[in-house]
Amino acid sequence: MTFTAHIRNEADPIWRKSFEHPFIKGIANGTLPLRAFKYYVMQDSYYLSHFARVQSLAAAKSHDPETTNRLAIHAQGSYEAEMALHQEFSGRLGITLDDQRAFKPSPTAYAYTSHLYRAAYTGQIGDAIAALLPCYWLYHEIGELLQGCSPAEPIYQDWIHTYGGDDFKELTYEQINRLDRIAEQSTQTQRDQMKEHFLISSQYELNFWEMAYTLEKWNDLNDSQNTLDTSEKHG
Ligand SMILES: Cc1ncc(C[n+]2csc(CCO)c2C)c(N)n1
Repeated sequence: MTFTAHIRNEADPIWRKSFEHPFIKGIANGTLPLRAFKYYVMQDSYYLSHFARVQSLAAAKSHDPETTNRLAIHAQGSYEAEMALHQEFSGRLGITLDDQRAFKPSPTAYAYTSHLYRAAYTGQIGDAIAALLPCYWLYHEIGELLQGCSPAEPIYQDWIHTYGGDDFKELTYEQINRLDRIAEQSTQTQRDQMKEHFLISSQYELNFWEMAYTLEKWNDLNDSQNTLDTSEKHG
């Protein structure tokens, strides 16, 4: 079994929870409230801007010029393709400049991007690719899974088409093959470390749907919702 087949297997229970998450089900059948999708698009734009920077870090960590070049092209693609899509979605969803000015990354978006930086900064190129890979691979699988769906909401249809196509499949398999070549030249300890990064990213992908579905907020102790009601009798 290849290294990536092994880590994909290990992550399977977490990935299944993503496939079955109400956010994904809601995109597939068109019932996802637009408020949750708008929240997702704003947090995902933040995520993508950092994703491109981590891809660039991975490019810099390679000792092979061809790999550096390819990863730099991937970073450019994240900026040009994914961010352009988000800008278009922002217009269609009525995301205003004021919305953008008031934007704060959610706990999950902040934690996920921090995990990517940590893997890339503290590790070698394989650590960075292992952390980045679930982003490609999970979205590719979701794109394929949702291919036959035609939600009444056009923006959900367009989202599905972005990840279901062959272009995206090629990028995904390029990274899968890259990680397998790296794993062949790695020690068991390094492979265990890469698996750990992959599993943590898989968990954060699941948390990202949940974050958007629940419109996650930072806990604010001054927020009355989070303040203990001292008049309440216990026991
Ligand atoms: C949370 C989150 N995870 C993954 C993706 C998908 N994605 C982002 S960058 C990239 C690489 C190629 O452009 C892919 C597949 C996303 N949008 N948001």
